[in-house]
Amino acid sequence: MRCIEEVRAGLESAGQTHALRFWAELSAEQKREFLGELSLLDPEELIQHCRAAAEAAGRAAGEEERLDSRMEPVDPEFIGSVCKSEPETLRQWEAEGFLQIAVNKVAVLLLAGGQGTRLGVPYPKGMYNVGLPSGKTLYQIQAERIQKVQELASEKNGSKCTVPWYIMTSEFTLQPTEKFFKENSYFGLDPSNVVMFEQRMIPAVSFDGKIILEKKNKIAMAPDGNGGLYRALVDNKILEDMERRGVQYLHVYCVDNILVKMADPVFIGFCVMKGADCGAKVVEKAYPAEPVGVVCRVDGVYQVVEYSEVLPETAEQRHPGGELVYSAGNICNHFFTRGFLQEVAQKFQVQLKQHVAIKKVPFVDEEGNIVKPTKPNGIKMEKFVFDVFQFSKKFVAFEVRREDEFSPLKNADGAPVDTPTTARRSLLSQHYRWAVQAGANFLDDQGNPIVPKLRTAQDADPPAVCEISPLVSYFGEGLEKLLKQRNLKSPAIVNGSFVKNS
Ligand SMILES: CC(=O)N[C@H]1[C@@H](OP(=O)(O)OP(=O)(O)OC[C@H]2O[C@@H](n3ccc(=O)[nH]c3=O)[C@H](O)[C@@H]2O)O[C@H](CO)[C@@H](O)[C@@H]1O
Repeated sequence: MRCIEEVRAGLESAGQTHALRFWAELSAEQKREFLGELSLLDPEELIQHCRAAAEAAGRAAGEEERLDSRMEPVDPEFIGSVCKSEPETLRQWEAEGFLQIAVNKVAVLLLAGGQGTRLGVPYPKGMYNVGLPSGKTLYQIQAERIQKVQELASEKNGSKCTVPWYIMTSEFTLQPTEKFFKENSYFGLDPSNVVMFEQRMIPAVSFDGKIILEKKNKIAMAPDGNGGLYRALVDNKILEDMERRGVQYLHVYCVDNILVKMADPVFIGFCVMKGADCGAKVVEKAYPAEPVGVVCRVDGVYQVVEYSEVLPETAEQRHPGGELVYSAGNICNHFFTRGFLQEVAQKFQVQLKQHVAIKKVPFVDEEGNIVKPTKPNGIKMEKFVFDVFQFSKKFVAFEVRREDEFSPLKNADGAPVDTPTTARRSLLSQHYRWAVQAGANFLDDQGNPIVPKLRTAQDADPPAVCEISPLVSYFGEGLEKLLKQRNLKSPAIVNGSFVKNS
């Protein structure tokens, strides 16, 4: 920790001495804490950060550069597809993926540093329970999928293997996440294979380029976006850890997709067999204004253009057959080789674009009162995880079925989409389909058969409730021996050889 004189001099050089205007009023304990926080700010970086934010605020007021005219869709040659490929091809990709997992070359990396403001819970999103019959949280589901994929890869290739789980957290999520994992005995995983690390926080800045004080002794800080990953990998020596473990391929994903296929062997196998260094899973966009980024090319280079960055007329463009031109919806599931991540971390990380978000940031006024602004007053700068696609030498996209792989939890119940209800429904619909395909019959309360229905409307619950533990089946496999010609009373939970009926 630096001394107060040093910190004051640094703030002075950055034009930010207002941060210390309540210093004399603080208790010894508050001074110590605040000094700790201020010591982490590098004066040179602070100058650049505040300048960039103020410039961005000027631009955001009007003349943000538009990408629309420079966009082109992904070249079909670079897209693999679960829906359009032959079963034999899919089987080959899957076998390759399982092989790489079996020889310990695959790890998963969870982006879990976000604040989940839209969902509105005061704890990390991964701890959320969407109301499944088992009461499992997103973290537990993910942990169990890792266990199962390890088990399947080991069985298929005859060698015991590990898929390390890297979890990027932030100041907001590290402690509660660690505590939650400890309290739940890491959901059966070996703690030495669960590596949590923290991304950086950066100050929120006012429109005139001044850092915002949230309290008399605290700067308003926010995580540096999920693209903060690349810096955090270096800060926390995570690439070295991967190298030590022999990890070559990473599946990076975001916390809120209840259907995420952790270390998906088909996706990994596809990317490896194509010789890709970087890849993105996509789903066909549901409708032009759907709030997902689109994977496309800009000036010939691959990137994701966020939903907020394109004009409605671009999003609405269609091919003569009626399909959307920009239909490759980003589901925040990425493939990277470790070599690519190393290159990005060493050479390109500093070049990553800063995305600007204009927000309402609570602040302390001249008199020391905490004010909750009614209008936006601050700028938060964020880097995005996919902004490294441009540095890839071989980029591929992989299209998957939405109903099988994408149902994100973004909003609280009451919102029209992406809520706990829609996430729960997606998972239970998938498990119901798997159970029926495996030969299960469902009965209602009175013991009468429920007519099977494999396709239900998106906003309708499945005809019967059946939750299948990921420890039993990773993606619908292996269920026949348990469920064929079994009569199950809804709601049912399939847990190992044990089927619990209501
Ligand atoms: C920038 C980005 O990836 N955008 C994608 C993200 O949008 P979306 O706007 O939903 O992105 P979120 O803010 O939810 O962040 C995605 C993930 O990144 C994590 N996170 C976020 C901020 C941060 O500083 N640190 C951090 O780790 C979150 O915890 C989450 O797991 O998911 C959508 C699909 O669901 C995609 O269509 C968007 O293209």
